Amino acid sequence: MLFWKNAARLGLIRDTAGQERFNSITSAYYRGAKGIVLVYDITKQETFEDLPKWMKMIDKYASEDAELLLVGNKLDCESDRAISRQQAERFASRISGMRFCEASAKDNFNVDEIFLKLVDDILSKMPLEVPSKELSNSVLSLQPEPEIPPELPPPRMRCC
Ligand SMILES: Nc1nc2c(ncn2[C@@H]2O[C@H](COP(=O)(O)OP(=O)(O)OP(=O)(O)O)[C@@H](O)[C@H]2O)c(=O)[nH]1
Repeated sequence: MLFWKNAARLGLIRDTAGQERFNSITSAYYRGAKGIVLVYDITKQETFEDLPKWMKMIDKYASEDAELLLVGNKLDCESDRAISRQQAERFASRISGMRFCEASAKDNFNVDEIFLKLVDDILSKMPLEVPSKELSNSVLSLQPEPEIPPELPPPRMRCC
């Protein structure tokens, strides 16, 4: 958890606010995102009904190749469940490339797995490119080290 908190602090992970009034800030968050996690609350119908609204934002602002993951949170509240797993699976299956899983932030269930899988999927899409500048630097560093002449003994102190 600490790792993800630090990643968020560094701006590698951003948490957008769910409220409408923050939509203008949120749109900026989508640009350049390599992966997007859409979280709804399995006990709250309205959070699931909001998903098409978030998908519209994603279609409008996010890159087409951003990884998409739908997460049903609060799995620890199974007795209050309002959205079935099947309903969410159906929603995700209609969106190209969208994965789905359920989690509990409270119990720390599937939290690491979600982010690790997302990072893995993002990295597997990235070409294994070494920027040419870095490459030339590494070639230079592979040159044999110049030979250092053996250290000369310090000049003897002359005494009177
Ligand atoms: N039982 C339970 N409660 C949770 C879980 N995750 C979050 N909560 C609670 O749900 C409430 C809302 O959590 P937030 O993290 O603020 O939700 P959010 O989606 O970021 O809300 P927005 O700021 O509107 O986007 C808080 O009271 C949390 O403590 C969970 O997995 N289980």
